[in-house]
Amino acid sequence: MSLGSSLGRTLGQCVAAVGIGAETLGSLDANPVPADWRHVTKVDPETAKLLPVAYPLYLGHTDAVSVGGSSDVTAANTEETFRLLARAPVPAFHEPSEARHVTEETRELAAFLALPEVLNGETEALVGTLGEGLAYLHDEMVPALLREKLPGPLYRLVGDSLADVATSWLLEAAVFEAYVVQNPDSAAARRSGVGESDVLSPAVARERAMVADRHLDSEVVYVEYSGTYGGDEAADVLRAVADSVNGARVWYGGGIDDRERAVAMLDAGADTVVVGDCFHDVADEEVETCARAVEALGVAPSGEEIRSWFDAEIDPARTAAARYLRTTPAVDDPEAAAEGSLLVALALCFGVLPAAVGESEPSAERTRSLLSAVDADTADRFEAALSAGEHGADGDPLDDYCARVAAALSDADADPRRLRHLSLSTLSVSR
Ligand SMILES: CC(C)=CCC/C(C)=C/CC/C(C)=C/CC/C(C)=C/COP(=O)(O)OP(=O)(O)O
Ligand SMILES: O=P(O)(O)OC[C@@H](O)CO
Repeated sequence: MSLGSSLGRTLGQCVAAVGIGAETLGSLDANPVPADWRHVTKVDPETAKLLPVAYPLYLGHTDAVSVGGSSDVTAANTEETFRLLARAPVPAFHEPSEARHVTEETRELAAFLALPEVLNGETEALVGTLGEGLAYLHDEMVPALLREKLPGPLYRLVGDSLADVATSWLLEAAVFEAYVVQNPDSAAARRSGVGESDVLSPAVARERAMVADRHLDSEVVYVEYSGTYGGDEAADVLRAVADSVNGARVWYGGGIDDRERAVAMLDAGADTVVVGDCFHDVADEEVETCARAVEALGVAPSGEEIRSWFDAEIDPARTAAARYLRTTPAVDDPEAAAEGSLLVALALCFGVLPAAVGESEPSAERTRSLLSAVDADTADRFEAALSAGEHGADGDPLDDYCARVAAALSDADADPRRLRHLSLSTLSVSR
């Protein structure tokens, strides 16, 4: 070895050692997942799980949206979910449970890819699915993309090497979520081969988290009780895990449906709580509330009539909307926020409904006047949230959004614009 290369190597080792020291001491944070995210909302693209029509408002209170689920997810319902979430005021990232859910469109719309790797499941869930996913990217998705973008002769010349580079780049830009799956009775557990005997004690969870953090370089260690609240047992696991990791973020998910539970998991050491089902409940409640209101008020009530009906019939504190908003410690008055958001849902429903039943032309103006009549402050926040997300053309974001809501309300199955994910898509109104 020459003097030059030996010196270079020694210097490299020193730099690496300083890097490791700095990371251990906490002064260098190379993790691209923000440390200050406290609350992530998980949106399942499965068609039975809907997005509230007032989602741009609700999602203004969360730090980011994770798109993914273990059952009945397809590339098509994932793409539709991302198209809708382009109007959300916070980043939406993609957590695929299968590589084929990653398409050119989801890649463009997602803030980043978050790949699950299960620390206490079958080998298949740690490296098997990932290997298949990488082969799919390298052999199918990336070459298809390059064939589309490059002229034929150039593709034949450099296509293979570019596919190598692009696959490495995609993986480099992805983050890894190292799951500890603790609820054997969940779709996530079935998907990852986790049974009763695989549930980890705090001490073993700590050891696996150390492997994820120091050896696998996973950006997130995710304590997952999907569908059920982990309580004291989860708090013990979180304390053990949070104590042992240097660079990884610690996330908790499962059964968070009120403030106490969210705060308990954050206090036990989670950097972030992930809320799933409780958000989809808001969408189901919107459908029920709108159906009751249509039944009582017909298809074209005034803003004042909507407001009086709401005040007489709905106790905001007891709604699913308030339950979801209470999971976000940053929301000062969840009941007031729930009231405003439900009124916005009603105004959107009644703003678009006359056109959907063929009684008038679609009109953002009608929706805008209903919005300001039911709750002017929340209506302003709603329009601001819509403007903060991406929307079509240069025109009026509300106009664009009303067209989406109308597409959700459309009952023509053949209509290619039909949206299946917005709550109002399941509202049944005679036309
Ligand atoms: C490389 C590319 C493009 C893709 C890789 C795709 C991979 C690695 C997928 C991993 C799939 C896997 C092992 C999933 C485990 C199950 C799990 C932890 C899922 C996350 O939970 P949710 O799917 O949100 O759970 P619920 O549906 O129960 O809410
Ligand atoms: O649906 P819930 O129980 O809130 O769980 C959220 C998330 O951890 C699922 O991966």
